[in-house]
Amino acid sequence: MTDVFLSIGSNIGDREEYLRNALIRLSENSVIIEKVSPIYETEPVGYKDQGKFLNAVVKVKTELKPHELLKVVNSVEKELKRERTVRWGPRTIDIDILLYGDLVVDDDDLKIPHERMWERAFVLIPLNDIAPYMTKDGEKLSCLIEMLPDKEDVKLL
Ligand SMILES: Nc1nc2nc(S)n(CCO)c2c(=O)[nH]1
Repeated sequence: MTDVFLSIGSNIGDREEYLRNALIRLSENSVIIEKVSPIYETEPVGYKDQGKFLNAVVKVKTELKPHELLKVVNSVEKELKRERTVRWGPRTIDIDILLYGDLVVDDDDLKIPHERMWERAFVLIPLNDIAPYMTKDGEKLSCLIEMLPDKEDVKLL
């Protein structure tokens, strides 16, 4: 089994229900949910002209290989009607693989660690809630968060 961290987000419809549903469907597909962070309401990053997100970070265990896990993630997003219309636009559910053990993957369809995770307050703040021991290049998550300009845009639901 490998420890994996996922970021989940939704900014359309019943956002909390979509997050809940995503976890249920992951758990039905060889993904064991270990820890779920508190849920945060967050200002959209990137494409600003859209609704606020609800975000959380989840620690899971799985025997799925990275690309098998990606297939499960993509199928859960599809089942929950994620329409990939505008690339950075609104979505019912978004599931990003942040970390897969200590593995590094650099493929066209999958990059682990997630390329933008260390600069995203909507990822690092909930990640710190469930893995405060984690460091990046010796730096504690709480220190990385302090340096993020948009950390105030992440508010506990
Ligand atoms: N606050 C916030 N902004 C975002 N921009 C994108 S794209 N996404 C989707 C995740 O890559 C988000 C998100 O989940 N939360």
